Amino acid sequence: MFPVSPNYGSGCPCFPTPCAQAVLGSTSTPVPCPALPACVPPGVLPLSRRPPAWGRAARQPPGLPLALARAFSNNKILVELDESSGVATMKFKSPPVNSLSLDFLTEFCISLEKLENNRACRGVILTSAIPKIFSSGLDITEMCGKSTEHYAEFWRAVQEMWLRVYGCNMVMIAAVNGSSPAGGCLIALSCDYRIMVDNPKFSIGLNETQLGIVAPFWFKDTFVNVVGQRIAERSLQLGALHPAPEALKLGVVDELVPEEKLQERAAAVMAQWLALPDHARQITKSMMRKTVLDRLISHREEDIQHFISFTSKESIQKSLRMYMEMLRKKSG
Ligand SMILES: CCC/C=C/C(=O)SCCNC(=O)CCNC(=O)[C@H](O)C(C)(C)COP(=O)([O-])OP(=O)([O-])OC[C@H]1O[C@@H](n2cnc3c(N)ncnc32)[C@H](O)[C@@H]1OP(=O)([O-])[O-]
Repeated sequence: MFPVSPNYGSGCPCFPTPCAQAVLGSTSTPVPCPALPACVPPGVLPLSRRPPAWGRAARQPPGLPLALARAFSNNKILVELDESSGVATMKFKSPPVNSLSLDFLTEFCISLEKLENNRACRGVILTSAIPKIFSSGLDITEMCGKSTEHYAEFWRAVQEMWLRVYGCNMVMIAAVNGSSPAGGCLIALSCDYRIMVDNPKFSIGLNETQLGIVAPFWFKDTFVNVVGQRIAERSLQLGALHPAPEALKLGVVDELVPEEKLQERAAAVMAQWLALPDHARQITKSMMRKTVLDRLISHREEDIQHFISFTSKESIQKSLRMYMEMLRKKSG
């Protein structure tokens, strides 16, 4: 039996049976461990490069009060991290409707990356600080009358947002406190669990066809993984926006709660999920999502080119302009 790396211990995902990388070869060259990729079964992709988090949340630096909450906010997203529970809340606050502009998406990815790199954070609740709106989806003005370079940059940011949320190692819970069409719905679908306010005026769905555009394959894949093929097919073709009670019935969201109970319920669900050992949950999550993530990762540039040529078409530009006009007229 070869000796194991000096780094090997109960913090390694493969503990107590050392994986190949944890075992020192006959050359005694030190082998890096813990190394999550080495410990993950073949064919399962680690969700992020961050080492496993179980047993490391709630680690308090000496001398700091318990339940220390850290907040950082750039512009469009307010982030609060409660280090005692290991749970962060990301609150969208980009009036009027939390549309996913290039700036919003960039800030979103930076904020999530910061949390991923923070060893005190194990779970994130996504919610909105804007009354009645979770997110109105992609900012349509980013797709109208812009250069091909701009479309490429914007679409890369949309892809990045999805790859980060869908592939996130941390527990992600969407606390949907308002309407959530298209890209807003995608954010919620990419989380591990969705709780929505019990209000039939709030709706959620992938309504792209109503704008004369098509939800990309990875929006579709994410939807299918949540609700199944038949419901996704019908809902996508019709561009349906499901009022909250219908969204619950179809499985688009996991539960409905009164508005005033939303944050409390999200915290309780998060505590349930965080009670599991992170490494087992993370590897399971990766196993469930890897195929869908890989499909975009391996076709990313093609997908950008497709978006550019589709969006640049005059017929699509016309549809988007008409839709924006309709929204403007409606808002008076
Ligand atoms: C291949 C691509 C895949 C695409 C994915 C997508 O996500 S596509 C996106 C699919 N998304 C949708 O189809 C959602 C479209 N939006 C809505 O259905 C509603 O706005 C609402 C239900 C979100 C909020 O209703 P409410 O009565 O509370 O608010 P309101 O309606 O009065 O709007 C206030 C202001 O915001 C403006 N604005 C709104 N949305 C967007 C946007 N996405 N972008 C930019 N601007 C937007 C609106 O024009 C108005 O501006 P004005 O005139 O004041 O200068």
